[in-house]
Amino acid sequence: MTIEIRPITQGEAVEYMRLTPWVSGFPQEEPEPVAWYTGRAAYPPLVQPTAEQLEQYCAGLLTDWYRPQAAFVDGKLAGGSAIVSVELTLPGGQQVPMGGVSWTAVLPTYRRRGLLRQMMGALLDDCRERGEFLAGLSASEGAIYGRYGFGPATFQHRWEVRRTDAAFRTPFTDPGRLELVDGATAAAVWPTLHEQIRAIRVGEISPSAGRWAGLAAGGLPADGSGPAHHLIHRDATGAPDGAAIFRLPWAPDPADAGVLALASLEALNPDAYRALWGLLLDFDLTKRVVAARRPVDEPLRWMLTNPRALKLARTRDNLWLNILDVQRALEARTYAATDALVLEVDGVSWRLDAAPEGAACTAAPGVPADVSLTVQELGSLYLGGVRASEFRDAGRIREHTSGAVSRLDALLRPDRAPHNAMAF
Ligand SMILES: CC(=O)SCCNC(=O)CCNC(=O)[C@H](O)C(C)(C)COP(=O)(O)OP(=O)(O)OC[C@H]1O[C@@H](n2cnc3c(N)ncnc32)[C@H](O)[C@@H]1OP(=O)(O)O
Repeated sequence: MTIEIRPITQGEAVEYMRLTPWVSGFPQEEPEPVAWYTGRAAYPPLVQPTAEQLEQYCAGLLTDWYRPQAAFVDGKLAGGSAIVSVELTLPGGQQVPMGGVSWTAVLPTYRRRGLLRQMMGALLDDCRERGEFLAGLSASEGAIYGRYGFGPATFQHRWEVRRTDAAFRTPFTDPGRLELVDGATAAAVWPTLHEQIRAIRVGEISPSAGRWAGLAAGGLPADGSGPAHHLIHRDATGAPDGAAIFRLPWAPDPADAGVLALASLEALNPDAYRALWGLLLDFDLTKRVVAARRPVDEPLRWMLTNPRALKLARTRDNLWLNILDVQRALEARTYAATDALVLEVDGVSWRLDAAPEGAACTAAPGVPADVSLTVQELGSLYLGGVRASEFRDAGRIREHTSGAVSRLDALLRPDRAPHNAMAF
């Protein structure tokens, strides 16, 4: 068996696309929000793309944004993956390039022969050659990607709230206004709103190419979830400062009727956030709101008279991070305190001089480490979404200097949990 790993040519694009989850089908452990209530798996392909659609899609496939690698076994295309070029927002606000591993699949008849391992080597080499010191992915299964150095760094909640349980603690007078708009208007608002959000939200990711195109097009999804409804909030000057997308899915079972399924909600300030939820939680003819891919520290819970009304249905890891260059990564973010620690990462010692203004990280060979860890734990810690003390107590981080793990936590402590609503 001869295995060759290389980028595809334009002439191989259709064959490559056929093995990606988009075309080959992808049993999904976390279906789209509306699918929980309509009972169908709302992940593409709901219907197989036609040959013409595939050709159209492949025409624009090979770009600087989408960097595929494929595995050929004895000349036959048997596996594929890609790096998408995105940016990640770090503590301190810097938006740095990140290689996003995506669209990975190996044909079922070629699995467990090391094709992913070899493709991953090529993908991560590509990131290093381009100077990307971070790679990220969202994992189809939790046991696969740790071996390559990826650790879960952001998390999401799925929750629901019954309309009758949702009362706000305090009355609210909106200084701005809400507007239901069509898809074209929403498509004009979301890109700017998302740019404003990702400038201030640690963990947020730049949008994929064409991310907003579908909003203007509208159309009915084949899963019975009904049309998207677009809600915009404008501040007192009329500038958009929040938006939500929701659906009112049809349900065959009366027990599932009356659901408002939230697809997205972003707000730049507490007024917009309160106004959007105020309308969505008290929407006539609905019984409950279900929301997926929400931040793990959703402020809404604390705005309700009964914080238990917001029922957590699921926590899910979202972005997995791989630190490809420890020195550059540790210098690229800012820290919540001023301190110096020696971290041994995969056997290499680094002295980190960290402060709210920034940091210096220098090689410290032979210097006794305060804390030892691997790049996998560092990936999880990097944005502040997991505490070092959790890893210490799980036996995954070793503390050589008493109190060093608490000091590391004090450095990495985030204002808000890192969160990315954008996927790639
Ligand atoms: C980032 C994303 O794109 S997520 C989407 C991932 N895609 C899918 O899940 C689609 C369905 N699955 C597949 O196509 C394949 O099984 C893949 C891509 C997950 C793995 O491809 P393979 O070529 O079979 O993996 P490969 O043989 O290189 O295995 C590499 C290692 O991962 C392990 N591994 C592979 N798949 C799994 C799995 N599902 N669960 C646990 N371990 C796994 C292997 O045992 C091997 O371990 P080792 O290095 O200790 O020997």
